[in-house]
Amino acid sequence: MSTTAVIDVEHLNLQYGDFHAVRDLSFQVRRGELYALLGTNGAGKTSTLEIIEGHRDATSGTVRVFGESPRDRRAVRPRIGVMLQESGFSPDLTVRESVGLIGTLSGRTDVVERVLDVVGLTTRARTRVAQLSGGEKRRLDFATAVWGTPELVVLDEPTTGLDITSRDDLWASVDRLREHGSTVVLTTHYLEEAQQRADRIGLMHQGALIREGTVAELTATLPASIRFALPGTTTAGPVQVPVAATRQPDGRLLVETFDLQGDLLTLLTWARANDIELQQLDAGPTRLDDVFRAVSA
Ligand SMILES: Nc1ncnc2c1ncn2[C@@H]1O[C@H](COP(=O)(O)OP(=O)(O)OP(=O)(O)O)[C@@H](O)[C@H]1O
Repeated sequence: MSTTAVIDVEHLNLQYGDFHAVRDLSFQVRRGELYALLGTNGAGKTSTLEIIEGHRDATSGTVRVFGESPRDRRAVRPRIGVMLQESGFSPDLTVRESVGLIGTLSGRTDVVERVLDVVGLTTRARTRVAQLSGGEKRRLDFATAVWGTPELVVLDEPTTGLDITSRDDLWASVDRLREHGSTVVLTTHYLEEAQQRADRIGLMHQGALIREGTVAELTATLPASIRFALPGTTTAGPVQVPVAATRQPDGRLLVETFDLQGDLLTLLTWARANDIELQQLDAGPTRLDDVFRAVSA
């Protein structure tokens, strides 16, 4: 991956009247990267993407896409495939006609049959948009990002409303776009999808970017946890275990640690030596969900 910035956002502000929706936002997306912009409802993710896509003007600050202003549509637009939260295809067009229209508008070349196949709508090609299910409409929206394998793909909540198989299919198609060198920027509320796939994550809250980094960098800021129950100790009282633990409302004990492996070894060694069974044991690193909750609390 080269370090060239495909997207460069500097001190971006967006106001809707008196309401400050995006506040002094700066981030870069490098060529070939998958960057996930995550955040609470109303954090300003879609507004930010709309400015990057050239659909909305910033109140202040600078946004460059491929080094150009996204408002320079002739220079930038053919190089971007955008999957909006709702594309608003005409309900009277068939799926095939809609995909053809995407092709005409995109300025890129591709083949309708190929794109129908990639988004899994070949058997629905003659169906009118009005008759598609919610998930099928979402797959048609995805065709806008797939057509012509754009250099930059912007996906706004791409998997919302998709069943698990369709989600897997969509991610497989995203993987193929990336194999062809596409840079991907997305928003999602499915944090595990970002955790599995994002090279870097920007976490927004109330218009501002409050954390940024790889999953490992973000989760390193919070302790990992070990949870277990000891036989016969479900009531309150001092707990005799070799690592600091607090009792949870469900009666289990919680160890929060920045040394997961060491503390787990200490605990298991102690349990073995004292012939104690650690019941309902689970241990794991901090998840993105925990970072997200800590940030939005
Ligand atoms: N056209 C508009 N006019 C006025 N306020 C708007 C407009 N569009 C968005 N907002 C407000 O700006 C804030 C940011 O909205 P935005 O859609 O960017 O958030 P988001 O992070 O994408 O949220 P979600 O995760 O809920 O989709 C919200 O409080 C929203 O109500």
